[in-house]
Parts: sequence; C-alpha cells; structure tokens
Amino acid sequence: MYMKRPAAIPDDVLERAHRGNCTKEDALILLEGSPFELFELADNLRASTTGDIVSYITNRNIYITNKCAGNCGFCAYRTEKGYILSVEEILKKVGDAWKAGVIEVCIQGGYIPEIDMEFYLEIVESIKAEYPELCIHAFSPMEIHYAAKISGMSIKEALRKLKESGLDSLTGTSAEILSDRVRNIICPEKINTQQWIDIIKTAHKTGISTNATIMYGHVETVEERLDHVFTIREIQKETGGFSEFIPMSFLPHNNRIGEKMLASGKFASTGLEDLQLIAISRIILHTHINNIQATWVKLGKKLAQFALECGANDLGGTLMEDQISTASGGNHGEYMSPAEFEWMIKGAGRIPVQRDTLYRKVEPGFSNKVGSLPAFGKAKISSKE
Ligand SMILES: C[S@@+](CC[C@H](N)C(=O)[O-])C[C@H]1O[C@@H](n2cnc3c(N)ncnc32)[C@H](O)[C@@H]1O
Ligand SMILES: Nc1c(NC[C@H](O)[C@H](O)[C@H](O)CO)[nH]c(=O)[nH]c1=O
Ligand SMILES: N[C@@H](Cc1ccc(O)cc1)C(=O)O
Ligand code: SF4
Repeated sequence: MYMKRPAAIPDDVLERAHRGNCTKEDALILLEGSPFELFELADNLRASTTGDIVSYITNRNIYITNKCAGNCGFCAYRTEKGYILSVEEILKKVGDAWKAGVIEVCIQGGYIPEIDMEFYLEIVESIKAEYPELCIHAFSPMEIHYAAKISGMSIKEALRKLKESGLDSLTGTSAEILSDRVRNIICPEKINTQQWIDIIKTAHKTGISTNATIMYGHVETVEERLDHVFTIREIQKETGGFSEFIPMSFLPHNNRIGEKMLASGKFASTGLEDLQLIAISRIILHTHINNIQATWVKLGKKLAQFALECGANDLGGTLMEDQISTASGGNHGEYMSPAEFEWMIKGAGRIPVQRDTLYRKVEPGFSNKVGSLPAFGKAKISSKE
C-alpha cells in the first residue's frame, strides 16, 4: 500500500509511534505540529491495522430511566420528574428493535434507589431468554458501583452475576476525563478515577469486555486529555479487555458546565480539535486498541466521515434513540440507517462491514437479517432532521 511519510515528524517520534510506544512528549510534539501530518500518521497506522474496512453496528439505545441521584454538571439528560421503565416495557423495546433487525441493545440510565442489582440481572436474564443471539451492551461503572452498593454486593460479585446472566459487554461511560481535578469540577459526586479503573479492570478480569470513552471539551487541559488516553492504554496492557475507544465531544447546551462556558464566550471543541483527538488516540493506542470510533451522533455525519481519514475505522451504531445528546443540544438526529452507513463508507472509498458488539463480523446468514431496519428509517429521519 502506498504510504506517504509525514515529512516534519522527527524519526524517533515516528518510530516509537509505529512500535506502539508513543510517549506523552511525543504526543505533545505531534499535536503542536501540522495537523495534516498528524492525520497522515494516524491514517497510516489505521491502514496497517484495520485496512480499508470500516465497521458499524445495528443497535438500539434503551434508557431505563432519566431520573438520577447523581448531579453531574455536564448532564441535561437527568430530570427531576422522570420515568422508570418496567422489565416488560424494556422487553417490548428490545422486541421492536429485534424485529427491526438490530444485533445489539445498549442499555443505560441514571442511578436511583429503585434500581438495584436484582433489577439489572432480571433485565439481562429476560432479554437473553427471549433473544439469545442479541448482544447486550449495558450499564456503566457508575451504575454498577451504585447498584452493587444498595444490593449489598461487592463489585466482583455483581459483575460475576451479570456475566452469568449473559451480559456481553459493559459500557465504558462515566469515564469523562480520568483526572480527579477535572471530576471535582464537573462531577464531584461520581466515582473517582481509581474507582472507574478498578471497576473496569474487575469487569475485564471477570470476562466482560468493555469499551472506553472520553468526554472532552469542557474544563480539561490538553495534557489531561492525553493522560486519559495513556491511562486507557495502561489498563489495556494489563487486561486486554477494551473493544474500542470512543472520543465523545462535550455538548454544551442546557447543562450547568456548558452554560457557564457559553456565558464566558467559550464554545465546545472545534471540528479540528475533534479530529486531532481521534488521530492522537489512534497513535497512542496503536498496537493496543485496534478500533477507534468516530461517533456521528456527537460529531455530525460528514465530520465522522472525514474522521475516517484521520485514524478512525468505525462509525458506531444506528442508535435509533439518543436522549443524552439531544438533551444537551445534539442535532445530528437519533437514527442512521444501514444504507446511510454504506453510502458514507463507500463514498469515502472504504469497505463497509457490519459488526457485533465485540467487533465480530456479522455473517450474511445471521438469522435476524441485519440491515433491513425498515420501521425506523422513515419515522426517525423525517421527524428529526
Ligand atoms: C448520561 S450517562 C448514563 C450512564 C450513567 N448514568 C453514567 O453517568 O455513567 C452516559 C454518558 O453520557 C455522556 N454525556 C452526558 N452528558 C453529555 C454531554 N452534555 N455531552 C457529551 N456527552 C455527555 C457522559 O460521558 C456520560 O458518562
Ligand atoms: N450507544 C451509543 C454508542 N454506542 C457505541 C457503539 O455502538 C459501540 O461500538 C457498541 O455499542 C459497543 O461496542 N456510542 C455513542 O456515541 N452513543 C451511544 O449512545
Ligand atoms: N449513550 C452515551 C454514551 C455511550 C457511549 C458509548 C457506548 O458504548 C454506550 C453509551 C452518549 O451518547 O453519550
Ligand atoms: S451523567 Fe449519569 S450519573 Fe451523571 S447526572 Fe447524568 S445520568 Fe446521572
């Protein structure tokens, strides 16, 4: 494959990047240099790792509740008077999604006294009983921490039971920025950095895979962003349990942190910064985490498509619903059809492949005929865009 070599990047920096040993100093040099050379290096590493294949997943988000005992300053999703879905209501949504052709449900919500480990276990067990082929990607370290506590279980026991019930993957949200300085400003009541790391490592060691996220573009410094990515790399070296890394840009509307920023004349991250973070994440995580996701629901579709030139190899999921982004001003829609993923990927000169939660290729014979999703296409696109 033809690869142009970025000219101004020092040889030793380049060499360490290719070997999977990029240092923080290297990362700072790369970020200070030309963004085009940064993108080129990230693109080369992507090409040598995942080639021309670009993956996406047919999934549906389900939000158990929008009530939350937490009070994160960046969150507009939580409301005082909210709903709690029953297991029957959750199963109805799962069934609709299955009929529409999804391979994964992503289940999250707030944490409240009404939701304990028994409730989470019942959700997973009843979904698996009816839809054994469906991947369940659910719950965050914060939700597990809270529910285990009110159920009087250790984290280890809670995760072991979830694994036995059939949980395929835990979400890597509530990571935000893994820095206690930042967390004390944006989410002082949330689990701290070490607690997030401990829960994730316990999940991996219990045989539950997770993804990793970063939610950036608020009060953190560039160095704190980089430290976060290096922390993820260290965990991966120890456990190998991360399936992917997802940079999620902070959406600043209708929440306290964002309103303060807007009032002082600051806006959220620029498109250039979004792409630079994707590129530097690809470089730092090279040889450790193969999959870097550009999430269209946060970035917008065309920026996500361009991110495929800057180190990303995955475009995320069909989602079908996204209460979190829309609550904070996200305006890129809540559903993207498989046909649109295919157009975007082919348009970028790449090869589209549908995957499951753990990045296994979805075989054409998959009994749920992934790819049709007829019911959601028209309804969501016409009402939201
Ligand atoms: C809303 S929570 C739901 C799960 C659980 N309550 C938790 O906090 O882990 C999921 C994630 O959404 C992301 N999120 C919330 N508000 C956001 C915003 N304004 N912009 C971008 N991401 C946001 C955060 O990264 C958060 O961890
Ligand atoms: N559910 C949301 C996701 N999901 C991430 C991917 O779909 C993921 O690859 C899969 O669920 C597990 O590997 N990403 C977002 O940015 N926002 C969501 O709501
Ligand atoms: N749904 C959350 C975050 C999320 C990210 C990745 C996941 O795998 C799951 C959930 C958001 O959009 O902000
Ligand atoms: S981010 Fe999660 S924990 Fe924080 S307030 Fe929102 S729902 Fe609750």
